Amino acid sequence: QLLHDIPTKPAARIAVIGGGIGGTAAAYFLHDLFGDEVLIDLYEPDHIGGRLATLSVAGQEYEAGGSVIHPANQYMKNFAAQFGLSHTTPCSESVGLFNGEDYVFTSSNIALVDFAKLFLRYGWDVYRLQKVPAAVLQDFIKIYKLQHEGQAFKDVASLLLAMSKEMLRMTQMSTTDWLMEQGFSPLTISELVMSALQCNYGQTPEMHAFVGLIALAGADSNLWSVEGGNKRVAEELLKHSRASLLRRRVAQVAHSTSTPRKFMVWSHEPDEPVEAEAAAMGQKDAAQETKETWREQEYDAVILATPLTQDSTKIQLVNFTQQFSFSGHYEPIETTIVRGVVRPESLMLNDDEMLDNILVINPRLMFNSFGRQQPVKGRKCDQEAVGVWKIFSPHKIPEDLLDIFFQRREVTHAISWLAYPHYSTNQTLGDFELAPGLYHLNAIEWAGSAMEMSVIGAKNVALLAYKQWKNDPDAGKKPPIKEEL
Ligand SMILES: CC(C)=CCC/C(C)=C/CC/C(C)=C/CSC[C@H](N)C(=O)O
Repeated sequence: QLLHDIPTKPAARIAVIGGGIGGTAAAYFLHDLFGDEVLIDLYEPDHIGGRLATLSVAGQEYEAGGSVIHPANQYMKNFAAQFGLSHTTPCSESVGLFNGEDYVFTSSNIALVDFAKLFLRYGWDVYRLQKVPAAVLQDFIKIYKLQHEGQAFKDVASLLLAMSKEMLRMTQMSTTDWLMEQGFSPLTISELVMSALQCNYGQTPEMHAFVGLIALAGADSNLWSVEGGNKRVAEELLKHSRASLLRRRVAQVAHSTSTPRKFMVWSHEPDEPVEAEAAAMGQKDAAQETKETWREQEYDAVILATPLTQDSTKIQLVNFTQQFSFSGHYEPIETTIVRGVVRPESLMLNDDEMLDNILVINPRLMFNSFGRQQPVKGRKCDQEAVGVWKIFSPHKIPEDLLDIFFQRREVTHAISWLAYPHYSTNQTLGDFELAPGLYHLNAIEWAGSAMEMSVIGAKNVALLAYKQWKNDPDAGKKPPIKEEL
C-alpha cells in the first residue's frame, strides 16, 4: 500500500524532428538513457536515413548520399556490429586527378609505380598527408571516452575544446593555412588536398581546417560502407529506440505559454500546403481544410535533428524569450547516376584508358567527381563496359552534356541535395542547446558533416536532455573507462 502512495514522475515526452542518421541515433540514445521513462515521437515525413539514401538502377540499389565510413568511427562500427550489418569495402579502382584539360596524375595497377609517380610530383608530402589525419584522430577519439562518462556540451566549440585546443583553432583557419603551417607545399594543397575536398564536400581548401582534415580522412584506403546501404543503420536505430514514427511535417515549435518548460509541436500531413502558403495563394478553402488536419502535441523536450539556416529553415521557433538567428547556408549538390557506356574522349582519355574515378583539382569544372559505382548489395567489382556512374556536381548537368559524356545511357537519375554546410573560417559554430529543453543536433555539422559526426551530436543532445529532465548535471555519468595498461 505504501508503495502505491509514492508519487512517480510520469515518463518524459520527447519529440525528435528529423529521421536522418542524427535523429534516429538521438532517439536510440534517449531510449538508452531514459529506459522506460520516456515516450519518443520521431517526426519524419520522408524516408528514414535522410541524406543516407539509395537509388534503384536496373534492379540494384546504389548509394546516392553519404557513402563512406572511416575505420576509426566507433559509433558506426558498433551499430553495424550490434545490428548484425556487414561491411563492404570499395573495389580497388583506378583514379586520375583532372584539371579540365589534362591529368596531373593517373594511377596504374602497380602500387609501387603509383607511389613513385606521386613521390616525384609531391615528394614526402604524399606520405605525410596520410599521417596528418591520423594524428588529429588521436585527439578526436577522446570524444568517445568523454561521452561514455556522460559529459555533454551546450555548444560545438566546447565539444571541440574538450578534445583539444587545436581542434577549435582549426575551425578558425583555412585548410591551406593550417597545412602550410605543417610544412605542406602549395602544389600538394592545390592538387592532392583539393581533390579530396572537392570530392567529399564540393569545396576548396579555403574551407576550415577541421573539416578539411575530415575530408582527408575520407580519402583513407580502409573506408567501408554498410552492406545493403548505410541507411540500414538509421532504420535499425529507429527500431531499437522504440520511438513512434510520425509521418508528419513539423512547421512550428513553440514554448508553451501555459506550462513552463513545455513545448508545443505543430505538424501537418506531408502533402498538405502549409496554411499560410495556401492563404497567400488565395486558396481560402484549402487554408481552412488544412487547419483541421494540423495537430499540436505537447512535449517536455524537443530535439531538432535537421539543418537550421537562415535561408532554408522551414520550422518556426516561437514564444521563446530569445531571438534565434541561424547563419550560413548549405551547399547545393547534384548527384547524377547513370547506367551506360562512358565516352572516354569526352573526359580527355583514350578509348582504352577509362578511369574508375576522376577527381578534380579545378573548382570551376562542371563536376566535383565522376566515378564508377558498385551496388550496395553483393558488390562484384566488375569492370563491364556498361557501368553505373555517379557524378557529383554543383549544378544540374544538362542533358546535352550527359550525351557528350556517355555514348549510351540506359538509365539516368538526378537528385538535388542540400548536402553539407558551406564552410568558411569565420563561421560561428553554433549551439546544441537553444533553450533548456530545446536542442539542435545538426549544429555539429558546422564543425564537420559526416555520419559519425551526426551520431556524436546525437549522443550529446540526448545527454543534455537527460540531465535537464533529471535536473542533475551529473545524470548520465558513468565511471571512467579503465585505461589499458
Ligand atoms: C578529425 C578527423 C581527421 C576525423 C574525424 C573522424 C571522422 C568524422 C571521420 C570521417 C571521415 C569520412 C568518412 C569522411 C567522408 S566526408 C563525408 C562524405 N561526403 C560522406 O559522408 O560520404
